[in-house]
Parts: sequence; structure tokens; C-alpha cells
Amino acid sequence: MDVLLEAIELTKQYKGLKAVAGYSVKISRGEIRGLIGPNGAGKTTTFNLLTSMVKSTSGNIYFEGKKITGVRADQIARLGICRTFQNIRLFKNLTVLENVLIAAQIKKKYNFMSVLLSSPSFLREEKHLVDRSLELLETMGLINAKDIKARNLPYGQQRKLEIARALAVGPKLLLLDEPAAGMNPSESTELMGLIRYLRDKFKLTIFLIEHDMKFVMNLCEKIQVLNYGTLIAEGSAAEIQNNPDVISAYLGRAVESA
Ligand SMILES: Nc1ncnc2c1ncn2[C@@H]1O[C@H](COP(=O)(O)OP(=O)(O)OP(=O)(O)O)[C@@H](O)[C@H]1O
Repeated sequence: MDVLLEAIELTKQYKGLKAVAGYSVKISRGEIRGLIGPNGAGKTTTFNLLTSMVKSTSGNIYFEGKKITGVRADQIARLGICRTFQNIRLFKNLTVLENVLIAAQIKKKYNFMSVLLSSPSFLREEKHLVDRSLELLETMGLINAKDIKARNLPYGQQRKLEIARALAVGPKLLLLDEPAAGMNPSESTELMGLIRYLRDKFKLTIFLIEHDMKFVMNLCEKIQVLNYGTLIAEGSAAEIQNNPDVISAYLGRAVESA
């Protein structure tokens, strides 16, 4: 098995609460993996730990065999772990194309003088970035919206723009936090096909959090289930659906909130 990402015994403690407790995962290159669990189970915290957006209390993370525990979030993105957010984070007053361009520039380190003097190499590079960003918008079905301000995009398209921004950084591993949230059934079915297409086209590995069970069960080859910060199950869609611990975790929460 060609393991792209491995986490061993990750824990995040907030005062008296263990948001994530001893979480481990091994994700193979090319896989589409799902992470589910009731509200507050620790899913987003897990993504925050994997991308160094929060510091783990203990545990280790390895990416392509190298230890990345404690590496800064911007460096994690440059190494090839990029993500989207549950609460969409776009530059709302910039256009769709500008949003992607900003993300595409993360990997480039311009020499200040070459930018100031608009040197030929900078202009060449800039054209390359624009071309690549336009290509990405084409792939995501957003090309006709390229000059529209992000705030004026319909919600489902804002979610797609977030994915385009993450792709612009050039990830190997793409983490999607509730990519289908707020989408109608036909949009989420279309998104499923798009995610498979992106995985193949860009040779990605995808790890996603999603509350839409149909989406997760149809798309993910393997699924993990968190409950109160602890991993309670891991397996195929059929294994997860029939797992009594998973069923009682979801039913238990439903009873609590009734
Ligand atoms: N910065 C923080 N300080 C204190 N507690 C936090 C913090 N971030 C998260 N938590 C707590 O950690 C637990 C896990 O939260 P998390 O957001 O990871 O869950 P989740 O599974 O993503 O939930 P949801 O499905 O509702 O998005 C929750 O009890 C939450 O209140």
C-alpha cells in the first residue's frame, strides 16, 4: 500500500474536553476517504490538526513518509495538503478569477524587484498563472462566472470556487470539509461526479467530511466514524452502515437532542 498520509494517535485537548482523542489514519495515494460522525464529534478539529491550523496536544503526522507534525500551515499547503472550509472562506469582493489567482500564487516566491519592474520572467509567470487559473475554472464549470464577484455567486458555485482555490495551490491531498453542504440533490450528485473526475485528472487523494450520507456512502471507498473525539469504526460503506456502534452513536445523539 502506497501510504500518502499517516496520523498516529493524534489528540487535541481543550481544557477539560478532548475534541480528538488518539485518532489514527492511513490514507493510500489515490483514495477517496470519508470522515463522518455526529455534530461535535471532532471532524473539523481532525482536519485542523492534519493541516496544522491547530497544534496537537500529542501524536504525529507523516506525509509521503516524512514527519510533518508541527510544520507551519502555509508550509503544509506548499507540501501538498490543501483544504476547503465548512464555512466558505472566499475573498467576497474579488472576482472568481482573482480568487483563484491569489491561491495559485501561494507556491510562487517572486523577487520583489522583478515584480516592481515587471520583468519578462515575472510577466511570463503571471501569464502562466492566469492561464492555469482559467483552465481550473473551466474544469470546475465556473468559466462563465470568472468576472463575477465571489459574493454574487450562488452558494453551490461558491463551494466549487473554494475547491478551485484549493486545487490552484497544486495539492496531492485535498481535504474537503462538507463540500455538499447547502447544495440541492442535483448539485450534490453532480459534485460527486466532479470529485471523482478531479481525483483522476489531477492524480489526487481526497479526504472529505460530509453529513450527507448518500454522498459519503456513494463516493468514499473507505469511511471513518468519529464519536466524542474517538474513532469508533472504519470500513466500506456497507460495513459502516451495518455497524451497531455507528448506528447507536447516531441514534444516541438524536435522542439527546430530541
Ligand atoms: N477552539 C476550541 N475551543 C474549545 N472547544 C473547541 C474548539 N474547537 C472545537 N471545540 C470543541 O471540540 C468538539 C469537536 O468540534 P468539531 O468542530 O471538531 O466537531 P465536528 O465533528 O466538526 O462538528 P460539526 O459536524 O458540528 O461540524 C466540540 O465539542 C467543540 O465544541
